Amino acid sequence: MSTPVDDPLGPLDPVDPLSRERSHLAGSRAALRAMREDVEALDISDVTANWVNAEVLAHQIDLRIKALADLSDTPLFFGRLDYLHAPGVERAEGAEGERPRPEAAYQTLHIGRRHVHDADGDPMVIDWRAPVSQPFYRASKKSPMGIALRRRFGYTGGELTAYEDEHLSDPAEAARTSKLLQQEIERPRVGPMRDIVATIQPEQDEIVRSGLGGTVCVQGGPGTGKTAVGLHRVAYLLYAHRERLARTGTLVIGPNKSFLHYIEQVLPALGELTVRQATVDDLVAHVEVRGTDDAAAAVVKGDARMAEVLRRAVYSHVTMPTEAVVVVRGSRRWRVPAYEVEEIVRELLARDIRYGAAREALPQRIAHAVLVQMERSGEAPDDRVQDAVARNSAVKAAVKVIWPPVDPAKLVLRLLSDADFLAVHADGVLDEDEQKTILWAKPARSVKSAKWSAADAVLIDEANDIVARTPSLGHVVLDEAQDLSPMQYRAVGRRCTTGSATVLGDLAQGTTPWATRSWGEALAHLGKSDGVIEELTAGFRVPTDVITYASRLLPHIAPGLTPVASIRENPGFFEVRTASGAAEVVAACEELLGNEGSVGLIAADARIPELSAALTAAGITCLAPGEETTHETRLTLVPASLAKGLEYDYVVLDEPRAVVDGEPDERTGLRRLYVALTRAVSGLIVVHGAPLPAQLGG
Ligand SMILES: Nc1ncnc2c1ncn2[C@@H]1O[C@H](COP(=O)(O)OP(=O)(O)OP(=O)(O)O)[C@@H](O)[C@H]1O
Repeated sequence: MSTPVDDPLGPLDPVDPLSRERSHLAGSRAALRAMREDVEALDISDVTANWVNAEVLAHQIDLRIKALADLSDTPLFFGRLDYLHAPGVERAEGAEGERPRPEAAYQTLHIGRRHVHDADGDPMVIDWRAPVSQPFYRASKKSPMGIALRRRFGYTGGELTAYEDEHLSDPAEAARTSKLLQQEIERPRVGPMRDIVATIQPEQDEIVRSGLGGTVCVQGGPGTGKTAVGLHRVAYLLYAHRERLARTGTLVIGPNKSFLHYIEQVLPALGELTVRQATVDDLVAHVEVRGTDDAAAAVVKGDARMAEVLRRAVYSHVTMPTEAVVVVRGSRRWRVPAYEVEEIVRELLARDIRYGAAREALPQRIAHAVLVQMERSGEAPDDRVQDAVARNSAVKAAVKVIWPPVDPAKLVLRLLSDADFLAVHADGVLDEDEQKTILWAKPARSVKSAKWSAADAVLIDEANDIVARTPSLGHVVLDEAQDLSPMQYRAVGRRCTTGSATVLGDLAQGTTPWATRSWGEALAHLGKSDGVIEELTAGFRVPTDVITYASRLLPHIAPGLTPVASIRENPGFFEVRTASGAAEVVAACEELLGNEGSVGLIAADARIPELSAALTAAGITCLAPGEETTHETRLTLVPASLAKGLEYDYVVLDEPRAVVDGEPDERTGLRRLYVALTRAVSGLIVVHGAPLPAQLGG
């Protein structure tokens, strides 16, 4: 489907553009191979003084070799920019701390997933994240950004087979939508999530390239590319601030293991191998979670007011001294009177430091008071004396009484087991009913034997942070954020206090009883009230007919949200069928398996065993969510509770009524249904025996 164009290098060159691009591809491949061989040939035996250094260096080299791999199914470049004039130095490539490269001198640049240079150091492929690459994503006929030609490449099975040109600075050429972009969006989905680096859209690019300093929150309906944008933003930030983020670390948070598994290959495909992925539960795994809360208890435990209850409970351990501290050294006794110790304690309480840090400072402060007395009496004690006094048994004994150590898990255990203890610290914060709701019916005996719930683990994490500061990362991406409780937002927020965050979510897909009502509130809980809220409304996944059907639910589940506008040209396939049993559901799956791509059978969690048995009886193998689809096994049986964030080419949605009824209240049920209805890329069959929820009607 190549669009023949004038060769930009002029009529002197007789070779056709496609073969010249192919030869540039072959040249780039060879150059990348040479770069990898250079790293592989590095001899580190002379430069490493000891084996620890050698191990560290060997590991770094190993990562570099992996990052330089040439993956046969991912094209080395996907675009090209011809600048009208060589771009200025301000657009020159060069990550923080790296040697600036001389791209500014080149007018024609090939854009790809990573930087490739030839033996002379001349660039063959420019990293998509470099400033010089930005016009590839942002330039338009209206604002050509100094670009004469933007070329997109099409690949078939790793071979460069097509190209498409836009002469952005040519007023005679009309703007048109890219066929290659459309093809990329329509490509069947098999296997894990892919990167979108060749087709990032301008409004997505703005979020991807927003600075490391600020927090960005993205509200976007199903399939608007939130996850993709979040992952690409990490890749961008790692490029632009490599050294800083290597020190401070980055983290991607997703809702569950199957989701993380689904997205785990995107960053490595972009050459980024060091980003940690976790669920919120993983972050707060201080205790083994074996219990569950009913919704009412979980709502109170997840409420931000719990932070105040915990703070009070922790600090209730501090008691004002009633006796002087008497230190005996040699033949002399030094006495710090109770009122002076109290002054020290009050001063420590007023300071913005953690409970544990203040506890460590207290003996030094008491020792300092002793030192002042020593100096007054003519002695000249030094720091060693102060340390010795701080370790004196009388000082230690006093500190133990005044500012005892607090074990966060034991503290939470007591709050949830001891009604009187809770009543004292929750007074004026939680009402009596709320207190009753969170108290365990059977008090636990020990931290080990307690049946901790996920919400309890978050409380322990909060208490932990009151005692000792949680280390902060450089950047955190929080996906499917709408399901987090305020206390969970706090847990994430304290992991990026000195860094920034990308918060991604859709208020209409919130299915927890504490689901986010407004992004402003969420950002406040996260400690990032100055975060910028952006909205994405162009849909890359769901076909028009399907998203229009699903959007009928919006007024009932999230009034005021803009419906997604599908940009897929393929209208997709959509059908609602009545059926009397599982056999018809299986038949719908078989029918859809006749197409290319993945198929998901989504059903209420309670119906999974019956459908699983029916599939087995029909001799159809199926996967669980997160397991990788292959060309042989393409059907996944998805409990509605795990469908969030996932997508399949074709979806059979079993019994919408049961999906709604599987949730504690109707609004949550309808939101769950909205999630289930919006997983399909190319086609959806809804199969139902029971009447459909009225909100879907007409
Ligand atoms: N610019 C793009 N070019 C091509 N494909 C895209 C683009 N943006 C998003 N997509 C594709 O659209 C699909 C949906 O993207 P993604 O999963 O990131 O959406 P989401 O907003 O997180 O959806 P959900 O709310 O359902 O979790 C993915 O297959 C993604 O690769």
